[in-house]
Amino acid sequence: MGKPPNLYAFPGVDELAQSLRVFVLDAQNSALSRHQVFRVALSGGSLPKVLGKALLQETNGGGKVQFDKWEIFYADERAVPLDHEDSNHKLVKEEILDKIPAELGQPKVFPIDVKYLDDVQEMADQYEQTLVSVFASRDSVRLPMFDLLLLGCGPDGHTCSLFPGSPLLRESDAWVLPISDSPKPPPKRITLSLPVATHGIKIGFVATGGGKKDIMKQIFDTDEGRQLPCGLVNSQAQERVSWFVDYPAIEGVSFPARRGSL
Ligand SMILES: O=C1O[C@H](COP(=O)(O)O)[C@@H](O)[C@H](O)[C@H]1O
Repeated sequence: MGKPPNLYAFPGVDELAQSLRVFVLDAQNSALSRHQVFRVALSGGSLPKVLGKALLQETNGGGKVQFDKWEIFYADERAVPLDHEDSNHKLVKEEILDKIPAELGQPKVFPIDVKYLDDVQEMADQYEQTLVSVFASRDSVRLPMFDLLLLGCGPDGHTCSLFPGSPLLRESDAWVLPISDSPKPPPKRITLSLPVATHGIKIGFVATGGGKKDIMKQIFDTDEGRQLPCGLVNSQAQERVSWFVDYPAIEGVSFPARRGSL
């Protein structure tokens, strides 16, 4: 048995962002020393705003964000135009990409191909081909290994666009999956599969606010919660997973959290 996931708790989002920056920069620096590029998969939802706060305030410390060496992929994306208000890419663009100072350079970003908005299977296949071209051929690589995945946790325990009880959770072959009936709008999406989401070198979750405390308690303190998508990432990736939460999100959670900075 491996070690359990790390749960780091902070009084508020400002303190959380400082430690999240240290965590991301640590992952960036090890990736750059391994292969001169930092490959990261990002979620949408509440994550991009907190991540922007972490990365764009240099006073947070932890070293330099080498954005020009980053390759950004999406852990999940909604099948909408890239400037649509439901687009995860739009959020990342507004909260991070558009705010990067020119001297730090720009990441290479891999958004969905909007040619396939009406065909999510084709969109997922195309996004998988993008991963194949970056991470080498599927014949030689069983699964793409991101240097870091930064994930959110929905109030129902979903992560990426993997929802509780979905048959997609049993997928063992495809890297990227289509969804046409997401319980949370918009219905049409693509998502990394669970094997890909749990295969990263490091996986960071960010969950903030009292609206997350019931699901956090389930995920960390109950057997049923361990079967939810976020719980499955915890049990499959174990100590490679680190959660960054604020105090309101873990009110009542018994699982031991480390409080304060990393
Ligand atoms: O629909 C989605 O929701 C999850 C969780 O969002 P949050 O706002 O509760 O943090 C998000 O991680 C995912 O990327 C998004 O498509």
